[in-house]
Amino acid sequence: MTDAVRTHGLFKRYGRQIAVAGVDLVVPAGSFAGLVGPNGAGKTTTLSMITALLRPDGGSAEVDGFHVWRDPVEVKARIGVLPEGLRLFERLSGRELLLYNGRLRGIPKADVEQRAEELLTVMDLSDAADKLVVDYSTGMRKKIGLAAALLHNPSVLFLDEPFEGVDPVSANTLTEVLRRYTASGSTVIFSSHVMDLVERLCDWVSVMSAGHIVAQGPLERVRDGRTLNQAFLELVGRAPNGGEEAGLTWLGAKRAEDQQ
Ligand SMILES: Nc1ncnc2c1ncn2[C@@H]1O[C@H](COP(=O)(O)OP(=O)(O)OP(=O)(O)O)[C@@H](O)[C@H]1O
Repeated sequence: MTDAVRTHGLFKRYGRQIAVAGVDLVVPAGSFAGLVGPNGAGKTTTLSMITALLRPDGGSAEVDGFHVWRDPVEVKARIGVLPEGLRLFERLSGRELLLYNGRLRGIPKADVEQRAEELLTVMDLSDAADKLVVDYSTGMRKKIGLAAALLHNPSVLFLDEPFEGVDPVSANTLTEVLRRYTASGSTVIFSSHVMDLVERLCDWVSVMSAGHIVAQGPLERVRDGRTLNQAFLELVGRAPNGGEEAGLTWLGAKRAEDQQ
């Protein structure tokens, strides 16, 4: 089976800063894949290049076997994207936003209307469907963004921090929707800092650090008998540090003295 995503030596530099230093990312089709790494590791930059939002300086990326920069139309038809810092049409209502997105994707009107209603219900946004997006909360924005990304039934879904700002009940709903989606053979790739969540949801993990992939494969293989959090800390080379070695001896010192 063709991998859902495969990159070869993907590279991006911002001035002197190398953000992505030759990444070979692989995600098998049908995976629920997590892309993890410390702040600044290059996750967003990598996802932006794979989803044709950012042109790489070197290397290549394929989605479902299609070259992202040679066949951008084929690729864009196959993917759904919930990017970081999602920009939405603020003066549309949630329902209008979905209908507009569906029409842009060329889905027949009756189908868009039916899918939009179903997604609004599943995302628990029916009561807010006629509210303007500008008045949505952070979590509601994530949910309407995810609904818009799912509307055309993409084969590969890219999500940058999809659970950030989402309450536990809604997170559960999103999880169920995504599980159902991957069970049908579609692929989800999401970036997250929440290791418990990645461990619970994902069957495939790619770990990035300083622009490189430092581990990649089935979750069990990457964990290798450890929790994902332990594996992560060992892989990215940051041992837990109480703060003393980094200074900060003044922090809380006065209150500690008072207690003695
Ligand atoms: N537009 C930009 N201009 C300059 N430097 C950038 C730009 N975007 C990203 N970078 C740099 O590239 C590196 C990788 O950033 P990126 O946003 O891809 O990391 P990330 O893994 O997504 O981080 P986080 O977990 O904090 O979201 C960082 O050093 C960042 O400062």
